[in-house]
Amino acid sequence: MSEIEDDGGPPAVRARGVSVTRGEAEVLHGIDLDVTRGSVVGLLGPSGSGKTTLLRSIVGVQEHVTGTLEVLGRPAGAPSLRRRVGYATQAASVYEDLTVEENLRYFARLLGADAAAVARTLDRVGLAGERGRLVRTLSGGQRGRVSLGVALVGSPDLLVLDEPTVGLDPVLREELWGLFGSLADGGTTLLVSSHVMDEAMRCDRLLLLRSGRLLRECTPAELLAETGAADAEQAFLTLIERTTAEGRVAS
Ligand SMILES: Nc1ncnc2c1ncn2[C@@H]1O[C@H](COP(=O)(O)OP(=O)(O)OP(=O)(O)O)[C@@H](O)[C@H]1O
Repeated sequence: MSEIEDDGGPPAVRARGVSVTRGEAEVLHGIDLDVTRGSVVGLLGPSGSGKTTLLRSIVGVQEHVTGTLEVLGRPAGAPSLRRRVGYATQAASVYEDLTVEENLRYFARLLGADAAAVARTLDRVGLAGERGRLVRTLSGGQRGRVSLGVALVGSPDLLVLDEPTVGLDPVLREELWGLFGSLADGGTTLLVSSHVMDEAMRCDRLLLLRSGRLLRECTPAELLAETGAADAEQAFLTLIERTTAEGRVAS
């Protein structure tokens, strides 16, 4: 998908032995991973496997993170990363009583982006025709795209998206994946979580998470080849069965 190769700089994300405790429990256990720049990387795993926790750690808003976690060569959450990392949470985080354009203008100003960035972002997320509407009058899918626009408007180097396609119809999902690919072609790194396994095939690389552990880091083609499965969902299940069986043998 992406034509931009790593130019030898630091990876977009580098994790070594990252563990996270939430409440009383450790929910991520010693994650090691590298996210190559200029690619679309899918973070996939069942509900509760730790995807949101990992993304929150990467954008620097998660407490009780141990190990080494670097983003664009700097410690996750460093102030200098604020404008270089865009984050869209699962729930649309936008102002309901502002219009679509006012939301984007507000966040653009905070990030030091200009009016051209607002206009470009409205086009990119397919909301130019809705620019004057109050966010509270929009559909769920449209709100999600405003939230994506907010994450995009500062032209971040790393865009972290937590389940951006939930609740979208197949046409919009297709359009969004097209947008992700074109952003990656322009050099942006996208880290996109999903529990919809068929979306895995749209990614350049995959991080498969299960029960707070990284099960595999591979391309979609490698995942299918390794498991001999016909689709990503089946491949993931096969991997889980194998790792469970290996665990039984080892213990
Ligand atoms: N605020 C919290 N306090 C304590 N534990 C939490 C909290 N939020 C999440 N957890 C726990 O952390 C683990 C990982 O949750 P996380 O939300 O990261 O998973 P997820 O893969 O993003 O799930 P989903 O796909 O359902 O959003 C789960 O066991 C969850 O119960």
